[in-house]
Amino acid sequence: MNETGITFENVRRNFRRADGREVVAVSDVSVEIKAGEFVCLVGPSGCGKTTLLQLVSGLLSPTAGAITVGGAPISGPGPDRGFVFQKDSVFPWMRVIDNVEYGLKRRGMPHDERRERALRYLDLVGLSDVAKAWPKELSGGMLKRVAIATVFANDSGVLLLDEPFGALDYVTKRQLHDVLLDLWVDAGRERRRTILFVTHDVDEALLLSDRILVVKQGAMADDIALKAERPRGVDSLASAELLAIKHRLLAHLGLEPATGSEA
Ligand SMILES: Nc1ncnc2c1ncn2[C@@H]1O[C@H](COP(=O)(O)OP(=O)(O)OP(=O)(O)O)[C@@H](O)[C@H]1O
Repeated sequence: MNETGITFENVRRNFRRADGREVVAVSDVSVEIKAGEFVCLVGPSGCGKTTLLQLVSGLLSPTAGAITVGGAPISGPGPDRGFVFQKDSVFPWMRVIDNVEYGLKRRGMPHDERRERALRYLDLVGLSDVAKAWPKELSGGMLKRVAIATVFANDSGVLLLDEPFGALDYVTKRQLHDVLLDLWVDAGRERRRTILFVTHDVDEALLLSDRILVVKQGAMADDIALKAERPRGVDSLASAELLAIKHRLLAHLGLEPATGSEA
């Protein structure tokens, strides 16, 4: 196991609701994610996807079981794991460039070095022009680009992305898929980052991932490896492999009759 592999061992997480009822958000998850893998988590609403990501982020701790990153147990949030949530990923009171630099500044990176780095990532996501703008001047898609630039600039080995593009229009979403994949592949980097990406969009999972984990009622219901070549596009989605996986996912989501392959 190298620095960015993630293991879940019999992980359970309960919550107590305001009415006193106990909810099992994650019931008994054991799974190993390899360093550099792009893994999508798919499953019905409320099945525990966000909870799994928050457990890896260190914002939540498991009720039982253990999670390790690079073999080390998680003891809270850390710069080795970056996250982008669906909402509120950008500080509205900081200019775009200061948002991208924020984590680097906190880690003590000298001004010129962090500015150069932040500008490089803003350039990679196509936002050099608005480096000095305030977030409120940007569109939803541009704000997501800022969040993506920020999380990549921080150089975390593990990225946790919780429906980052859920609210975006189709065109912007497809453009951001390319941005994200380019940054993930990042030719200048020795090792790929490990990505855990939550999505409700089955096509998005098929276009992006090496592996899809299906979560149902807090447990792993399926683990699907994707072999389709990259880059993937509409034609890939129509390939026999991805089409079969799509049917399998739709059956898991209750949108098509079970085929037996998704058991
Ligand atoms: N802080 C909390 N307090 C109480 N219950 C919670 C809390 N966070 C999550 N839950 C419950 O845990 C379960 C799993 O929630 P989670 O947000 O992980 O699901 P999800 O798969 O990400 O859902 P969605 O796809 O709708 O975002 C749900 O029943 C939810 O109500």
